[in-house]
Amino acid sequence: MDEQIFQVEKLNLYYGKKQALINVDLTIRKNHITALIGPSGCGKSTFLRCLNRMNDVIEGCRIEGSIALDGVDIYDASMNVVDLRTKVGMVFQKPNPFPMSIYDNIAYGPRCQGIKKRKILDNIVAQSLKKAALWEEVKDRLQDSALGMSGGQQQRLCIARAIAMEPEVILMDEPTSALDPIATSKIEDLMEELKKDYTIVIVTHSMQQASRISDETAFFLLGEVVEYNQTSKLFQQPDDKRTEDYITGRFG
Ligand SMILES: Nc1ncnc2c1ncn2[C@@H]1O[C@H](COP(=O)(O)OP(=O)(O)OP(=O)(O)O)[C@@H](O)[C@H]1O
Repeated sequence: MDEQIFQVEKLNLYYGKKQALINVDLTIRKNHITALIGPSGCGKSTFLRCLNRMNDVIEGCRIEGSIALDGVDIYDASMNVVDLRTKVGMVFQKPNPFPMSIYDNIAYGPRCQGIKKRKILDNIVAQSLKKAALWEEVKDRLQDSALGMSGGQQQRLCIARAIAMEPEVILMDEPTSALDPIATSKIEDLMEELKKDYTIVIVTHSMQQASRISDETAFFLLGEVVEYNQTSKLFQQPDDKRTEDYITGRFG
């Protein structure tokens, strides 16, 4: 159960001359929830984006070091980035459903992969919505526009859309920061459920959220990982004075 899925070694990332990640070493465990915390601008989102090469599209962005997924270097020239992003899906801060029906939002990715049979697509849509705890709420209006859903429902739809691609990992960049407490709580419950099947890495500004839902937490500061520990240990007995100062609200 404690298998590693990502192994990050000596990762340095530069935006032009500015170094945004410094010597990051991190092992992410399979079927765990890993939280990335730290003050604004410390590199959490940058690090998250490295895990499915979303930084590739940023001009002037350069990385050193290595990231292995299931033992394979994802920055190797032979890596197919489309396949990588199928394996490592992403959910963003602001729910971003496509302007189309609920059904078509979920079927979009599988259709792009060449799945055309209605029965198969129906099944993928139903299963994905069930896994994202949204099926009961939308099963009678699958042809309605996704844009008519509440923010919390839209975010669960985005999670369902990621699930439809059968990923191994789901990256989440502050997935609940635009949601109210009830919708947030639903997503947190959902994450707990999803980790049985997927590995989740989440950037969060909420230390309460990190301590409620994650198994491991990495504390970033100025591009470095200051501490990476079991979440309970990091919040109760941090090893580093800077972690303690941050979690007790002395800065950030
Ligand atoms: N596309 C970019 N081009 C240049 N610099 C960038 C780019 N994206 C981020 N940075 C810089 O890299 C550093 C890390 O940013 P990043 O967004 O990863 O931090 P963060 O910890 O996720 O912040 P926040 O919590 O505010 O989202 C910051 O100094 C930021 O200004």
